Amino acid sequence: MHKTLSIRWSLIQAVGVVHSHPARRCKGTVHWPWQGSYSWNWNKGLSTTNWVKNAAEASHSESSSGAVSELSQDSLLREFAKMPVERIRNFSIIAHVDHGKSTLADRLLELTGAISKNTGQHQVLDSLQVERERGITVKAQTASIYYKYKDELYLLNLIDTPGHVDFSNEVSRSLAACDGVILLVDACHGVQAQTVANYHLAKQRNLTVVPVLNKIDIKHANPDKVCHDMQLLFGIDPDQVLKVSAKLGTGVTQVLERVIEVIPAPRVERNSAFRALIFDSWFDKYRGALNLIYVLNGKLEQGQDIQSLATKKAYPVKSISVLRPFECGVASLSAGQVGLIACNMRNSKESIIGDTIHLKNQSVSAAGSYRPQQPLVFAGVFPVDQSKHVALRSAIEKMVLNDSAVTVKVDSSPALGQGWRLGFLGLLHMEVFCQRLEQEHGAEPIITAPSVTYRLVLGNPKMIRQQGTDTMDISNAALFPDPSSIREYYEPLVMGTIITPTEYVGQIIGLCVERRGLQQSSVNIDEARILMKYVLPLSEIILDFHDRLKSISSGYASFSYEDHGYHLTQLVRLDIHLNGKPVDELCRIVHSSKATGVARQMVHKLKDLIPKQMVQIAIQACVGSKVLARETIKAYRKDVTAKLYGGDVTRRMKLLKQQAEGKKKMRLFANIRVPHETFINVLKR
Ligand SMILES: Nc1nc2c(ncn2[C@@H]2O[C@H](COP(=O)(O)OP(=O)(O)OP(=O)(O)O)[C@@H](O)[C@H]2O)c(=O)[nH]1
Repeated sequence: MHKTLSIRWSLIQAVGVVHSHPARRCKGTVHWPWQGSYSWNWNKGLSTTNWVKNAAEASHSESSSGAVSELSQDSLLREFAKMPVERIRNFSIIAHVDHGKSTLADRLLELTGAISKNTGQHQVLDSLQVERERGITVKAQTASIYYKYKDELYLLNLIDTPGHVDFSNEVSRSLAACDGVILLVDACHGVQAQTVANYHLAKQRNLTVVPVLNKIDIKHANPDKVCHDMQLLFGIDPDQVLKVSAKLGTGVTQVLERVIEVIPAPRVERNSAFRALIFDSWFDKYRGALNLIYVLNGKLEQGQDIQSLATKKAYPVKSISVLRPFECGVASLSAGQVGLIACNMRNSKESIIGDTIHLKNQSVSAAGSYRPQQPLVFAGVFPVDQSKHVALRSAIEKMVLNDSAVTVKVDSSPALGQGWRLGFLGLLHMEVFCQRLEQEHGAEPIITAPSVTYRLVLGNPKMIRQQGTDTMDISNAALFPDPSSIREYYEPLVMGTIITPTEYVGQIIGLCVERRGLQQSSVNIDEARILMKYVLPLSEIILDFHDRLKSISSGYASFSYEDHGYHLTQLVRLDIHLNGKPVDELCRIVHSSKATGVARQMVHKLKDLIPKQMVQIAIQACVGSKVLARETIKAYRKDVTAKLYGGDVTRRMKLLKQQAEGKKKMRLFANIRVPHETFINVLKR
């Protein structure tokens, strides 16, 4: 059977029906090696006939106490329809990067029979190509699973979240649809910076926390010490901490049972008008925007008309499905349940994460208790050539639908043409977004150097009148006004949390000081580790702070940060001049104390990037009229005496003199040809 299934799988991949997101995999008839097959009908939604038949074949050989593999998909779907609220649990797994969230999610899916143990596939919920290549989760993924506990069948909606600080928007978005969290901590590395940040995020939302220690199978794991740290930092009773090995599956059953015991059932109402929160969405080229919703009130049935509270637009519900973790059609969704709806939303901008949907012509209040995070890092995104502009715009729109933390504004540059200025939560977020643009939409954008948004207080009455306000937010250095019209400069700050073994403290303090950081506090977690809080300028950490921190601490220190407002600073605009002419695309806003260092770096880089030409090129980095750094690219020296065979030396000298005079003229009038790639490469990090 396995052979047949793997052939089917290869065939699906070969014909390109399968897309990278599991929930998009539903055009035509799709066969899942481990779950069976289902067929898609645009009007009727998912037919479950084949699904049921093949799911029975794929049932698991291994049955555990609460596994529901003995139940057919048909009866599970019937159970779904009549599942009372008291037997639903909605929860997320939150943790620091690499503490094992996706591995634990795999075990939970296997244990509950949602996937087979023998798929050979790891981190099933990390389905994006970028996630598999980088080995990190970047998108929160949902799976509805069933578990039998004390003879009652429970529906558990599990959300696997990313651990990296740049994707914390995914965590807060997911928590809006949850009543509790599994707080997973690596038993070797202990509590890390993102564990602290995520714990507080869950507490702010009053969610029940199920503390779990993972990787207890590793030899040098120290569960007692980590439990002690959790008690010190979060006040968690060590006796309440479950100890598991997600890799081996040890203790995973207890996790599921604890979730059922302590996480409350959703506080929702079934006997009122339908109301749901959109908490994720993505684009399917056949069905348009698909919305993942959490139903707070009432019931939604296929064929009903829904309306968006934000846009007031109405749509017919074409299909409803649950993610198990792959799409499985259902007839309705009731309060407390999480499901996916397709409703002919053709324009990706109409699907807004955090929006409330309700039945057409009914009035309800907003369900949304989720606000997207403000972007911190900005970069220009341009098509390689302008003929690709429309395709890139459509790709960006679709990607933004799937990643609501990204902001988009139209931008243009004389060197790179028409493009956009996108806002991201961090550099990794930016890299992943651009990689996804390439991998999922075939776009090849040019990304300019990332920068942050500075705030200027203007002192020039004419400018204030033009602006209508005396403050101006600026992230594009080319738009930096004349310094004489600026009264005050402000830059964004972050509150950074660093957890490190004590032996690296000296070097880390050195790094923070170099980055203009100010220490706020320092707490010993235990005799070997310390937690430090630093206020740091955002512009100093976006590029390589994290890498430097990891390298000086041999990978042991962890860092997370949150927005900490703006503070008064001193900024300058650093201009690059080529033979005396300023080049707008290359200018940057820098702190005045860093201007000389950045100036030297830039001219040095440009010297390597600009090809030699017939004239000498002077590269200068200036602040106003003051030159901070200079490099010269020597001109080609054409051998004008090559044609001379011997002869008088004065003739040779005459030719060289003529050449020198010609060059002088060229230098004066020279319009240096800077290749397009030079701009791209110098702007790129
Ligand atoms: N020895 C051991 N390794 C584990 C265990 N759980 C996870 N791992 C390993 O830890 C690494 C990270 O696991 P993931 O599940 O990807 O971690 P994650 O928290 O989902 O990572 P992000 O989503 O990127 O934050 C993988 O190499 C896993 O095989 C465990 O219980 N024991």
